[in-house]
Amino acid sequence: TSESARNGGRSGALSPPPPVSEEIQRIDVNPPKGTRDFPPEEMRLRNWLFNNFREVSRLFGFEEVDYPVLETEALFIRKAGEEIRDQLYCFEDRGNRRVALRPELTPSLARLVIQKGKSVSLPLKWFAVGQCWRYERMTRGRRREHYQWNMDIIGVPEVTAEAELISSIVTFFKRLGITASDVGFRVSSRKVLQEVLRCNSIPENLFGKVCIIIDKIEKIPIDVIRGDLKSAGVSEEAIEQLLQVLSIKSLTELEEILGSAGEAIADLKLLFSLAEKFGYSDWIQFDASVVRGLAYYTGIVFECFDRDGKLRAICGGGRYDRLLSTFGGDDLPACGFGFGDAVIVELLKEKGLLPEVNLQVENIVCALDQNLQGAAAKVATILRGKGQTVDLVLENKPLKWVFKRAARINAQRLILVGNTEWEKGVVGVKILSSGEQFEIKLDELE
Ligand SMILES: OCc1cccc(Br)n1
Repeated sequence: TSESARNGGRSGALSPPPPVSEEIQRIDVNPPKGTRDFPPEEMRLRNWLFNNFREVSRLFGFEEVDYPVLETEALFIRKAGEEIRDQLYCFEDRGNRRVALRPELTPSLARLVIQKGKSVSLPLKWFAVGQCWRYERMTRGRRREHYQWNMDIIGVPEVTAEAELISSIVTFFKRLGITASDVGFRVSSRKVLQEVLRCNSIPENLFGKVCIIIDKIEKIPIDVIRGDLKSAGVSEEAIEQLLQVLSIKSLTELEEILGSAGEAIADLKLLFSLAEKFGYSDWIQFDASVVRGLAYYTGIVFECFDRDGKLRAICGGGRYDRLLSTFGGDDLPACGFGFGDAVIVELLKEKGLLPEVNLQVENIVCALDQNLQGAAAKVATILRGKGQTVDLVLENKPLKWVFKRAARINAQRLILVGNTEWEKGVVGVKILSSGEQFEIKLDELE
């Protein structure tokens, strides 16, 4: 009865009316704050950029590696007051483990090198392109994720390793049309600071913290820097010597102050002479104020900047010979760099160097009758088997629609499967750029 139908077929006691379909709340279709989607056009640009990262890494004989984006939090807990620590994207998982989304790739590399131990022969030349995370208060509206290209050389104590890494970045820039007039590398060595601290008998364990404070020298007032250094336990005299050393802009002047016996001078002189041999002298300059914001650097440090001064650092890196022992491993000489995927795109836009990365399909295949859909699938499969890209029209669409789609996907050829032709064992071909059209036998398709 209508009543029983209303009650879901149950007659007798009145059951409550069926619930009114609850209003389905539309979800927020935007990605989480600070993160990006990569729809096709953006993904083509990203793939173009990453393919250049990978091609340069291949040219330099580096092997690709990767690690989990999720790591134990302990891997990134350093006591030097780094920004990367303050913004760690960390949480407790369902197993009550403290974990973190990696803010950088180098600690994961160190972990894997220790794990591999003696089973890998040195030097290691590894590269990775991986997404890195930070949890920053969105008040600054900055991104919370970016992709970083890293190249690292493990097991080479000489500065030839740093010179090689800088050469790989220069090679990358040249591939994109960026020149030494667009960007430059500021190069220094943390051994300069180390020698000043040693001369003033400042304990070694303050080194990382002092570097992190000094790295902020361009961003916060000098008196705050002095105050932070003093609170960290650096004497007034040492502070003044540090600040004086940081203003040095030439190796000659540095040698006058530090003397020619120290490792800092030797490393930097060798790096600049190697730069000559690699052919990138125009790209680099000594600048004692370069410190970098990661506590674990121990030697040469460098960062790449845009000469117009409009952008943040494009990439940066350096030597980190003590990182493995902070994880309980045996120290190995190591150096590397990180190259983010965002600033470089801003630079390419500034320089009008963004490439046109359009979708390109060689063929669009279409059945002229619904009963030929199988035949069209066969044609598409034959072409794909020959390495041809094919967009197969999957529905019964008017030719006008097919031509519109062919234009949108930049198809080079339209392959039409019609009854008369199919019975003759041929298909129709239209070259879309010229309008030329002809028939071709199936087995001659290529
Ligand atoms: O370069 C610092 C950094 C680390 C992780 C994510 C983002 Br966005 N930026």
